[in-house]
Amino acid sequence: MSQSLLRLGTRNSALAMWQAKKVQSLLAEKGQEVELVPMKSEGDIELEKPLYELGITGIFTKSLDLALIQNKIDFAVHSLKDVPTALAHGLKMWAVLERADHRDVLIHKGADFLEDEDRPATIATGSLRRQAQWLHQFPQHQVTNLRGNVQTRLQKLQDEDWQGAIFALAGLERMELVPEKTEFLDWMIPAPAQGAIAVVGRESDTATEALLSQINHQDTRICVEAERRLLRELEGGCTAPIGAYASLQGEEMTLKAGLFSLDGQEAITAEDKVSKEQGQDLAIQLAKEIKAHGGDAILEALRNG
Ligand SMILES: NCc1[nH]cc(CCC(=O)O)c1CC(=O)O
Repeated sequence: MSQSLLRLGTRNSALAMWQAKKVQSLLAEKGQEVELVPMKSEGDIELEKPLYELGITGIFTKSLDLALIQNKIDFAVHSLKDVPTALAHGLKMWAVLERADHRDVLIHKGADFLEDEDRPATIATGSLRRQAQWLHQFPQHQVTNLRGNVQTRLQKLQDEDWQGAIFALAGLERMELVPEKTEFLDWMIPAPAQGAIAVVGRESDTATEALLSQINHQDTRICVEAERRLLRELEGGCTAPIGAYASLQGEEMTLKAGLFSLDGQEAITAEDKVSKEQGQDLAIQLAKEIKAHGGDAILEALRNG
């Protein structure tokens, strides 16, 4: 069922290229040849301000969405957590790869400061979700903004007088850059779909869709779709301080979610289990609970900046 050479669009960052090559090699195993089409994304351009201050969503996917719509590529590969919950018209999620480690980690220069309640510290992250959860756990700390690709962020941590910075473990593992001084933040609720790679194509191209469905990992897909549904129900863009994580225990799904105020003072979390077929319903239910327990006020405050 293979087709002539297919064009895979990807951002040209090292992490994006790794992910694109992963998809390329999975398709090679199925006998399908793929050519990489790397593109600069607007999200990789050096910006003075943190992304959330710009109020732009979908910045990482826009160039590739356009390339798909203009038929310059056959499909695009993304970190699913960077993909807006509503895809551009005419585009469709064709496959989700098996998820890597979903956790956030703190890269530090010595973790003693975490033991000492009164010790001030500065932790770097460009993510509102990480900022809010960190401040909730460590109200005595400061959080400072940090952007850029994995390599840039690790270098900045070395150069600056900060005690640590927060990363997605999946990205560090893919770059083979997991430092020795890594603290696994099992208590932090990850971004919806963190650790998952997605393939997006044109809705009309059902032949290529059928081909790509061979590399879909259905259990991952069920989980990330519940997480993304929850995000959508809370009307949070990809930069909102919202975490969601679904996992399967046999036929059962556990979904955990949280919405946080930016200063970390408020943390509204919810968790429940259902059969895995009911993940979407659970996402809707937990979003309702979060809104009713103070989430509506937090979302309102976020909208008003
Ligand atoms: N926001 C950028 C981004 N997008 C995807 C990853 C890593 C892979 C993943 O989380 O799925 C990262 C780096 C990070 O958050 O530290």
